[in-house]
Amino acid sequence: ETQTADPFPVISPDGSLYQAFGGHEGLVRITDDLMVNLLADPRTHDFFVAAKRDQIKTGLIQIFCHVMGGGCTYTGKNMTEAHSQLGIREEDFTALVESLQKAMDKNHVPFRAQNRLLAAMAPHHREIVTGAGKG
Ligand code: HEM
Repeated sequence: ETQTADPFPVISPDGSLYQAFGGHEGLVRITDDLMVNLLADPRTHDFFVAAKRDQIKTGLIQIFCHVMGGGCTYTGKNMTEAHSQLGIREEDFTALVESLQKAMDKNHVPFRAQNRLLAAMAPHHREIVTGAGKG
């Protein structure tokens, strides 16, 4: 059977990172808070106000759960398909990371665990940032 590279490799096969995030319930709270933050932030509001936010949250929960060893499968679009038409700039990406950090802080995710998730997302930067000033 042919197998292609997993775009989101599992970084915590024993699920310890998933536990540090509070499992499924923790991820639901974090992605809910993330979306509230993204709408409240004038830098990201316009991207998300008209988007299918429940679909994005479901996808984020699947991706985060998968990389953290929670045993989920991501069923959404790949990152290029999802973002290439949006003109996302470097500073938009930074703003989203800040909203995610606020949501993780609020939900008491340990700093080291936060950074492990952020590091797992970083390689996708190049598929997501296509707007002016991209690195
Ligand atoms: C590593 C960072 C990111 C991840 C993991 C991520 C993940 C996702 C996922 C899973 C979806 C849903 C795909 C689907 O519908 O199947 C999505 C859509 C979307 N994302 Fe992201 N995203 C990231 C960064 C960003 C950034 C920085 C922005 C803008 C500031 C952004 C804006 C959007 C928007 C507006 C949509 C909806 C597009 C549409 O409805 O056509 N994303 N993203």
